[in-house]
Amino acid sequence: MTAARQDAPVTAAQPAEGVAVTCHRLIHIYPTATGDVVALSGVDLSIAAGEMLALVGPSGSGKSTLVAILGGLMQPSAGRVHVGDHELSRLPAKGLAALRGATVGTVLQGAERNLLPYLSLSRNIWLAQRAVARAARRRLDPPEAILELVGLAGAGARRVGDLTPGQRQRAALAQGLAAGPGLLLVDEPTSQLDVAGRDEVLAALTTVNAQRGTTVVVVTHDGEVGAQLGRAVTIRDGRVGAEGRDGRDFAVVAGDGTIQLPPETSAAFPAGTLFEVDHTDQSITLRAVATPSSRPGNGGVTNVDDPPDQAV
Ligand SMILES: Nc1ncnc2c1ncn2[C@@H]1O[C@H](COP(=O)(O)OP(=O)(O)OP(=O)(O)O)[C@@H](O)[C@H]1O
Repeated sequence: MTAARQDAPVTAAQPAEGVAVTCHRLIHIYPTATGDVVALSGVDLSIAAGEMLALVGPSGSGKSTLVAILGGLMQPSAGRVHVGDHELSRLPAKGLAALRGATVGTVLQGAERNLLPYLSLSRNIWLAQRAVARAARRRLDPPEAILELVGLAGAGARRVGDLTPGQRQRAALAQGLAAGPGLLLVDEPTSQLDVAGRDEVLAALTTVNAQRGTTVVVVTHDGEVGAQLGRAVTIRDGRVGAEGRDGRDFAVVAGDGTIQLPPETSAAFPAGTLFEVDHTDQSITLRAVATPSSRPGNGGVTNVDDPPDQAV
């Protein structure tokens, strides 16, 4: 393979603009030797083309599973998921592979996992571009331009080991952007970084989004990342539990009409609590009239005559 061939621009099949994402009652179950694990239990989510969004939530709530499905790494057990024009649960393996190459870029947690340490950054990106070049229809940016986009102009000849942790993470972003995806999925890009490194990564993501229109989804435990991206969707128990927008927190109505109570109310209103529901055009009032009891023989409900009379 000559140097001239390696530097030649390569091409991919998909447009570079951001793509929209929709999930409708998405369910995912992992079969295991000890029984099935329900990782997603009905995710309803719409992400506009060109939007930036954080996925937050406790460990084990289903964030990585959702990202793996959006990234075409596996298919959901049930429900529908669209990425751009593609309905992923209907795509055959070949279609999913093409999606992974050109429509969706995934950056795994741990920058080093995305990059080959013995190659320069330019060569890493070039190799990722070659992997999708078979479906060639349009020119891709040269690796140097992608590095510039993430704030690493002139770093093409450097290797992973020469970089600071923040630079390494941005190099991983560049790798995910190699084929000009319409959707960039990034898993925990700031977990190993100090505040300066985190801000550089956020600046890089914002630049990518502003200049390319790329839809950006970031899995994070860092509330500040969610705040800066403007929209933070909380995944809780395998579904969308809440959403934060521009500093305000909201409950979200799921496709089946359910709303998750905030976790801090769980102790006061355990599963099985009965509520009276009053609503107007603008509000819903839930008034607890009975809480479940461990007392046998009463169908699991007590206190009907002695209601806690608490509204949420
Ligand atoms: N390959 C697997 N096989 C079986 N169960 C799995 C598998 N991957 C994840 N799970 C389970 O599915 C549920 C959701 O896991 P997932 O990794 O998607 O959550 P998460 O929110 O990304 O967690 P974290 O923040 O710790 O990465 C958990 O109960 C987890 O133990």
